Amino acid sequence: MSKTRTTALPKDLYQRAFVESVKKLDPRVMLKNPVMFVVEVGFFLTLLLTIFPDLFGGASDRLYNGVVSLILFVTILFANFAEALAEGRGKAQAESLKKTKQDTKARRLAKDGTIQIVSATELRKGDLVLVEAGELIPADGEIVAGIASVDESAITGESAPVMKEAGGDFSSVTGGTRVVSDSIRVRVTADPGESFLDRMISLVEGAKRQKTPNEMALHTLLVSLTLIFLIVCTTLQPIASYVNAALPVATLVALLVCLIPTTIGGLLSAIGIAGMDRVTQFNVIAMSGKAVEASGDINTIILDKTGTITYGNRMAAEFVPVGAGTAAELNRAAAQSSVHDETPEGRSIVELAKKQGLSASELELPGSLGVEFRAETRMSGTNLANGVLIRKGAVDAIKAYVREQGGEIPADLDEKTSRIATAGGTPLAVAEGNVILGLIYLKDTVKPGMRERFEELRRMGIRTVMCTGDNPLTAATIAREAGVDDFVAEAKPEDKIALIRKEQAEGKLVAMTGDGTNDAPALAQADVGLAMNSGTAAAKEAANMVDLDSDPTKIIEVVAIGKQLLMTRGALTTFSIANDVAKYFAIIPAMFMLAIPQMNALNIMGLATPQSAILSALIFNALIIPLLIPLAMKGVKYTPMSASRLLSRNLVIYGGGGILVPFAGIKLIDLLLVGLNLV
Ligand SMILES: Nc1ncnc2c1ncn2[C@@H]1O[C@H](COP(=O)(O)OP(=O)(O)OP(=O)(O)O)[C@@H](O)[C@H]1O
Ligand SMILES: [K+]
Ligand SMILES: [Mg+2]
Repeated sequence: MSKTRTTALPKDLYQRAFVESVKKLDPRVMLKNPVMFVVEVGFFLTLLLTIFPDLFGGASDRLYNGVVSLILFVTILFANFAEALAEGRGKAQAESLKKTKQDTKARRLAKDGTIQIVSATELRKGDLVLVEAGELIPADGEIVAGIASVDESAITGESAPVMKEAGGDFSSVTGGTRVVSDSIRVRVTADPGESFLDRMISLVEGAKRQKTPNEMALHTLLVSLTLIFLIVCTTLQPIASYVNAALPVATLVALLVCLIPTTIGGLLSAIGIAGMDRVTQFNVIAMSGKAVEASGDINTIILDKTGTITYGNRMAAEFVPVGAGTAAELNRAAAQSSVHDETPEGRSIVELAKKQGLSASELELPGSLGVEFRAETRMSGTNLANGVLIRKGAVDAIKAYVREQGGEIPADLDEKTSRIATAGGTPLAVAEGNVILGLIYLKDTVKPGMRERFEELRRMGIRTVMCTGDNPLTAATIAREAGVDDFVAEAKPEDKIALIRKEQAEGKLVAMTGDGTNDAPALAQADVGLAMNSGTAAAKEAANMVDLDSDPTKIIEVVAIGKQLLMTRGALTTFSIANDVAKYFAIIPAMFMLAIPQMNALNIMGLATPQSAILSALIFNALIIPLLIPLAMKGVKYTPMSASRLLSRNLVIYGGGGILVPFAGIKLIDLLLVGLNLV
């Protein structure tokens, strides 16, 4: 099975990016990037002066104008190329995803039970379809009946099939994936054009890309700087004529372009696109750049327990009678409470009871009614035809329920509950009427490597909180085993939201990972909501990121990429602005050398002639863009350390480098120009 995460051949990628960067020269496109737009205006101006050297009166040097014009043109192309290159990978990926979108036939179940063969594009939300082994699932949906192994490689790139089953947190299926064995009945949850695959395509294509808040702020700064330098350069002319220095228009344009932040202006959008792309390479689909950016500033991460920290296939391992309840009674009641329970927990309870010798006749309950499990009640059960109510659920929930019915709590319940919980298991109490018969021991396993991963988050300065519907003892055991900083037990969906709101009210940015429908509201409330691809459609809908590998600790990579994204922007902005120092020393003396010979004292770089100084600065200004493309695409290296240390380290590297590098670069270009007899 092939991975979809293919990328176009590098050569092809560069060719396409080149074509795109020429197309982007359209001034209407350039206008979106004011810094580079100013460069383009400068290019047209100097081009005009090359054709009509005396356009503004007084003959100017045609060749000089032409050379300045050419360098400006190349500068714009370099900036466009950076953006096109960053976009290229996503476009290639979108194309390969589109290939997996094929029109399939679906077997739709009509209300009267008949089966109609229809095209997948005719399916609408709410339709029921049958899918059997070997067939493609025609649309996104939720399994309402059956269990199947599904090959999701078309979406996730992972070739091992995954089990999907009705009920619980593993019930959602994605259109375009293939059923490998068994058959399922699926309720369609997305209309055509709104499927997960459609959303994924438009995301990697960048079709709906919008500027993120951080980009907007930076954008405003860059525009302000450009305006300031525009004013400075236009007022230079009258000052110059006052000291009798004739400033050629091309020189003023060159000065302006050197001073405005073209480096960061040319690379800004490439940095953002590349950041999104890096997240995608980790098999995480980010719904917006804003989400990736926010993850760089996360203070707290809230994780669901079951299915997130643990594998989530909670299986009944043991029945533990309490009070006057006998093993046989508990066995029967536990199974009867689960006959209608389609969750993996429910089915495993029936399995265990049968294994322990329960006869099949005890499970035939004509006229009985199922009470579905809900995260709010944390109970499920069966209403028997004879009026007896059987319930199972979280121990505190069942205790409250039994007390309400005037029942007694068996003396040994708490002690036996603790035994299961301290072992990390989930205890479910079983009640028939108002009598608690015993406990079901549900076993689950903490995923390997959790402790190391949470340790890494701690080094990043991020607090981890496990939030579970389970009881405090189980929660404490699992929390200790996994190594999270804190936990909240017996949490209902609204408690998860309340916890997130509380953290946010303290000014913290909160990430949440989860997989269940009960996690959906919290995933939506969090600044970064990372849903597991294995999770329910509701969870994936509410989240702003989906991990295709369903690995909750992937949030670490996402946080690192977010931090890298913010740091890369900051570093290149610092570098871009620090560059101006060297350019001042190159250009200002050159401009005034003829009129004010003393200015030559400022020519500390010993540049050959005024013209070579200006051209060297301008050439450096152009070349630095492609030289920094690899850094913009790969991102500044991130190692977990405190924010203030990171900041001062980056200031030294990129601020210091930004001042020193252009001195060397401009001098080198000047020597080259002289050596080649070009000036
Ligand atoms: N099928 C079920 N029938 C009855 N009770 C259940 C069932 N499944 C779970 N419970 C009980 O409800 C509690 C909450 O379950 P739920 O799956 O909603 O947890 P959660 O809030 O998603 O947290 P986590 O997934 O971290 O455990 C469980 O701890 C368990 O006690
Ligand atoms: K510049
Ligand atoms: Mg859950």
